[in-house]
Amino acid sequence: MDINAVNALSYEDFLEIFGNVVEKCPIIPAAVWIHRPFTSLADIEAHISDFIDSLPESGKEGILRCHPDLAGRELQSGALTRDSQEEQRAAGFTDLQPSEVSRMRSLNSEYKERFGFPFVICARLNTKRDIMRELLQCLGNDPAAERARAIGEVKKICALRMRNLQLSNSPNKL
Ligand SMILES: NC(=O)N[C@H]1NC(=O)NC1=O
Repeated sequence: MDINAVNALSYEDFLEIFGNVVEKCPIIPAAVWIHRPFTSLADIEAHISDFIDSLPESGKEGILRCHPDLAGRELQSGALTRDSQEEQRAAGFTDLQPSEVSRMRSLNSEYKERFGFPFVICARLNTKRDIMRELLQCLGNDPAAERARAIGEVKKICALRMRNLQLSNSPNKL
């Protein structure tokens, strides 16, 4: 489906397709809808990025809080969004040893206690080893720098989800 087809979508269909490009934040594609007609998918992505950047710090933290923990309880109970489930599987989190699960749980809790939002990283671009190393390292970051790093990861996740929409053959996807 090309950009003309995207521009021809109803608002409801647009949201059905783009609603989770930022995890559990359909308000973001809903907000960029006003910028139609889009010139390309990269144009949509740029509007999403600008919208995120325009938010106050509390809004950016809100976006981060919509992300599930990596290797958390939702992964175990099968309660993740399909996107997140596939991303966490790609990084190797569906295949952890019990000791790795407890290590991730304890690092995630320590991180959340320190920053007030979950540790976010683009799982598709990292292995579980990279992620554990990065999580540990980020615990030492300054809160503002850490929020900025995490928002950068949200944008990477969004970019890959948008690319996935383009390639998917499923009937309600691009
Ligand atoms: N916490 C966190 O990073 N979650 C995520 N990362 C990713 O690539 N998909 C997610 O749901």
